[in-house]
Amino acid sequence: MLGTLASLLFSLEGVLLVALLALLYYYVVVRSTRFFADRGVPYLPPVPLLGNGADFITRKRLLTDVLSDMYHRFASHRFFGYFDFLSPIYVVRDLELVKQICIKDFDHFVNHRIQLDENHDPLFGRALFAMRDTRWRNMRTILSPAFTGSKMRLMFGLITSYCDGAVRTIRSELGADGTAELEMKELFRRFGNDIVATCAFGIEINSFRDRANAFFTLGKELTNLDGVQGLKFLAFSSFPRVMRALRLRLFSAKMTSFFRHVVMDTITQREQRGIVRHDMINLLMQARKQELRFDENENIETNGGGSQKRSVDWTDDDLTAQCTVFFFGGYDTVSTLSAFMAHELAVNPDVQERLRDEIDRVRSTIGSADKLNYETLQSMRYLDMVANETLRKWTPAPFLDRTCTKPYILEDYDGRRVQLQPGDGLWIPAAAIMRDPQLFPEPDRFWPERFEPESAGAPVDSSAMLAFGLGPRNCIGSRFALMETKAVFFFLLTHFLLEAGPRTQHPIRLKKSSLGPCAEKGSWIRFRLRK
Ligand code: HEM
Repeated sequence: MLGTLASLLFSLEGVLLVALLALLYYYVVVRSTRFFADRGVPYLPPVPLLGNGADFITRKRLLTDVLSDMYHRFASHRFFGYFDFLSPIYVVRDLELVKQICIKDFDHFVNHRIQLDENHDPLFGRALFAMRDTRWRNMRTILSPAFTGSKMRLMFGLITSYCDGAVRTIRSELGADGTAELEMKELFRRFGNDIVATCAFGIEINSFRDRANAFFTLGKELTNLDGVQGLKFLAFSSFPRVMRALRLRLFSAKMTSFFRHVVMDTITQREQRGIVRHDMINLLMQARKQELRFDENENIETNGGGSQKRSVDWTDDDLTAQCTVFFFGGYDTVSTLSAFMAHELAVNPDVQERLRDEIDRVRSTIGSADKLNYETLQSMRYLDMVANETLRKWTPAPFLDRTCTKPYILEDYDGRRVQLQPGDGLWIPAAAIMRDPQLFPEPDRFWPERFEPESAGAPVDSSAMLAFGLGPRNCIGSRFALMETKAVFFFLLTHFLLEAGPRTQHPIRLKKSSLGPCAEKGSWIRFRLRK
């Protein structure tokens, strides 16, 4: 064996092979790691092939910790270099520069980094998040009216009826002492699944009773950014061309076909029977017929020309993709927000007490929880502060990403300039920014009152709240996410006290394999029926 290897190495082919591998290593690995050195951008030497995220990939550290350390280490710079595997990324840490990129100079940074083949990965490739340039502008303009306050108001009834159901489910779990310790992520996943099914797909499901329903199992698969699926998602952002050339799919054909059938069957039934239901499918059906408009006083959020008629030539996959966006965009993010909010309320009884007082006050004016409407929920200041503080401390999306679409110059504090070229990638370390003590005093404290006017803990700049992103490419579903989360907590705190129980891990330790925050041992909270 050794003899064969030695004779191969010393043959002409062997020498050529070694030279080729050495060249390949030099061009692919060594040369790429010179990227920032050649441009005078501060960076840390990456681990060959794995880049600066090696500790995350090998499950040693959280990605947010890796980014946060670099964020603080390069505090004297507006931006620094990061290798995402072999791809160089400019990480923008200065808030003024973040605003410039996301808002003022948005035209240079219209797209996210991910690139999917629309035909090969129709669910996510055609969804708003992955769309690029003009196609994105047109789709965002068409979809934005579906996410305004007035449309949320129409969907609100669908949500509250599910909140009622969730309360009944928790009640049924209570033991003789009137308590039950439940895992929050699982609870809010099931609840979120049913809300998405009803609001986006027009389907009534009870995932607490029918625990293995296809919506729940496939939805979980679709949004799972843990383990292999999380790495696959990163790989689609980092090596889009390689993934396309290998014809790899982000989501399975089975999943695509399931969601496509659900949407198409619902549309056919509604058209045949003239059914109108205030949900996303209805809004998309209106959008396809160009009947969807912004209401008076509701401003358009994109750079596109909003109110004029556009020709909407949607395929079945375009429609399905926009519905699945609820799953992809909203399902894991909302359940993460809710799970961490429940935890913070359980371990901060004073905050819970103040929030319950607000809820009880509102309830006594409206009569009972089921009379709650969207306007009343919107008027609840403390509920809003608690949700915001949870988003700040435990942001479900730890960084934002952009691709440079037109040449652009980044300038550091010392006047040093770097020329960005189309295709260059950028990250905005949202989690690190929202825990920066210079921007948020006492960042590790859960302190909803910081959002009160004149508070000592007030954010130095309101645009540092990056949980829903910034600028025209921000989260289109933020109103929906907040409405859903606030409504469910209104109902939960009406009926239960949230307490730390024997299985509650505090302080929370996070799972190192997850891209977003996820409690290592689950988020266990004890529910106690209120007297
Ligand atoms: C707590 C819940 C949520 C959080 C924290 C969240 C966060 C985000 C963030 C950070 C972005 C990227 C923004 C940027 O790059 O500037 C985003 C984009 C997006 N989100 Fe959300 N999201 C949430 C809920 C939802 C929901 C419920 C939906 C669907 C109804 C949704 C749909 C989307 C879509 C479609 C985009 C892409 C927008 C575009 O590219 O134009 N999200 N979200």
